[in-house]
Amino acid sequence: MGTRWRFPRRFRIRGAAPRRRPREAPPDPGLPEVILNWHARDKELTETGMRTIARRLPAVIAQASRLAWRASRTDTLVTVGLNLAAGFFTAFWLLATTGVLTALFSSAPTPSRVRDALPSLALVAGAVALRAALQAGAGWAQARLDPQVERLVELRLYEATTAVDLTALDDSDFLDDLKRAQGRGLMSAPMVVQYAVDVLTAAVGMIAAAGTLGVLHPVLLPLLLLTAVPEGWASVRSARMRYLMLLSLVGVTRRKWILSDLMVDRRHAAEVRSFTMRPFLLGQYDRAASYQRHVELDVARRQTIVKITGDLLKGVATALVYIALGVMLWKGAVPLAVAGTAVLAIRTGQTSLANLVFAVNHCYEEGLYFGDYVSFCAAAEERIPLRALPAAAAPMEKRGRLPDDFADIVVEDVAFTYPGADDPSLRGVSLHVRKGEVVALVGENGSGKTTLAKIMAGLYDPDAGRVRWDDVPLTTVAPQDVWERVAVIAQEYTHWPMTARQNVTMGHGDDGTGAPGNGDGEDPSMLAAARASGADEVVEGLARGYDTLLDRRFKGGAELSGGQWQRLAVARGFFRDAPLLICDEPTAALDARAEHNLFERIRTHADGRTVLLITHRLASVRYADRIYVLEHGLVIEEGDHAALMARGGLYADLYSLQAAAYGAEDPQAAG
Ligand SMILES: Nc1ncnc2c1ncn2[C@@H]1O[C@H](COP(=O)(O)OP(=O)(O)OP(=O)(O)O)[C@@H](O)[C@H]1O
Repeated sequence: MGTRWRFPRRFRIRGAAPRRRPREAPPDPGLPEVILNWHARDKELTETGMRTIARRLPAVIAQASRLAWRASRTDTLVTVGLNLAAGFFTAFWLLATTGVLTALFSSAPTPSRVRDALPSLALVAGAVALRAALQAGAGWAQARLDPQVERLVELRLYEATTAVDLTALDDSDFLDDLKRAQGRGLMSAPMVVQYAVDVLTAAVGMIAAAGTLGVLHPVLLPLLLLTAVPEGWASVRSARMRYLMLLSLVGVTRRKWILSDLMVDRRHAAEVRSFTMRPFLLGQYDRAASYQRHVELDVARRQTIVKITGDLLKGVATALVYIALGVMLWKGAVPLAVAGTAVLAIRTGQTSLANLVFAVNHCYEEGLYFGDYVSFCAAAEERIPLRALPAAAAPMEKRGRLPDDFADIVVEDVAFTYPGADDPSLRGVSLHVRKGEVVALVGENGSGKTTLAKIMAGLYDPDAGRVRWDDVPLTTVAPQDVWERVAVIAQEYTHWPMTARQNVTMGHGDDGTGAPGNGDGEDPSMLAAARASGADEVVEGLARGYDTLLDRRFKGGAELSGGQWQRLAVARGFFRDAPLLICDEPTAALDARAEHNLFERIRTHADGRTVLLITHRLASVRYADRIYVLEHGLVIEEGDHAALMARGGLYADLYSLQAAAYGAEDPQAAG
């Protein structure tokens, strides 16, 4: 930390135009790609010239207009209408100024000159006041558009991500696009609308000033454009310098993000201390921050030089314009009053032009990121299964109707490979579950148990084979129908950052509006589920009972142990009034007593449900009606405990290993 930082020559930004390929900071192998996604468009931006911008800008503005229109027609119309009207009054006051100046520069005595100027002066004052009012109104309508646009784009994204086929979320390309759309893409939506309106506003102001000049004298119009060139040049050059800088900082910014996350997140706090990692992390952060500071200061210096050059050139151009104006005045080509108005119009036009260049630059940049968002949403919507859409939106030839309960669930020759995986996870699995049975899936890690359970729960569609509830294949019914009839206690469950009550009742008649519990008495079925899972003991220890927020990041929030969280997850599964209960390693974090109670409950069919049980605790599957043993995605053994032990295969091996671990002291373990 103490050594002096030396700014590496090779990372200096040489200028706006990338004559050489821009150098990137050294990559950080193995680190997340978040920042790369964030800056995904930088390279494209560095290679973009004014011609490309001009060619593509209309499409960007059209896209922004469609978005604003869908967000709020009224506010869009008001914004555009008021801006156009304000432009009209800009031209009007400029022209009215000629009347004032003509009266003031006449040869009459001063009092009568002032008197003559008064009507035009009143017109100027009225036009200026009206223009200000119109601009304020346009600003208000534009400010109202922002949150409406944000809501629209966020809803579209989250509606798609919560409905896409689960395989989409296993697809790394899809996840990359999602990150980009969710981060920079979402942010760009209100900005692209805002800059599109700014482009319009500045263009209208510019046209008003140019039109006025054209009316005053045709030669004045090209003079205005002459003063605009240096400003436009400086602005585009400066923006491209910024893009190059961002590009060169990708690696460093990424490292800084990761380091800052490690230093502030409470998940890492204990390890940061116990492994005395503080000086290391701070040192690394300081190194990255110093480098970034040097790059940014270097660019700031260059940008200042460009700005000064632009201003100097603009000064020269403006001087040339005024000289030309003087010559025209001298030669009698324009009267003095017109020359006075021309000066005003040139100044107004210059300001609008500077705003126009700025807005065009930014509108184009944000448009690129917004394009990422739009194409991601379209791709995600393609990946929503037709069956998941309401019948009216997606009429299918033959929609099945799932029975409310079932007599049999049959899995026939099911095969499945995760997207991008080399090997199939299931290679032709068949099994059946009758109503009221407890059926167990066992097998070593990675044998395909969870995958099979997910297919049976309607979360994935098999690549081959099918799953039927009685005669109805799951792929012919709306997935929601399946999910409503299945309760899953998953191996990896979510610690919902909500109240204890919501953690149990989640998704069951809860529309997310946060309606509190019924105060005097809790829902009896929730209490029963909590009792059955041992979650009632967890809640008793919480300061506000079922109303306690289970998230330490919020004031008054509580944190639970791993086993306590699992009890809540089990309660959530029991609470759902579903005929099929899938328990995937439901006891991994439970203490011995809670585990025993849970398995007892499952053994007695958990209140008449049919249970599919996945567990490595083989002592608990002895009572299952049937046990399927999986290996490498295939069922290799099937039968009840006694039959499988007698067979002497994989099940018998695994069971004997566990039983031996408990030794002869456990009379039950011998089977
Ligand atoms: N989302 C995924 N994407 C790609 N491959 C996956 C995914 N989930 C699981 N797999 C692979 O599928 C195979 C079966 O995994 P699965 O989770 O079904 O096994 P399991 O029998 O439940 O294992 P465990 O006993 O460890 O829970 C494994 O090889 C695993 O690597």
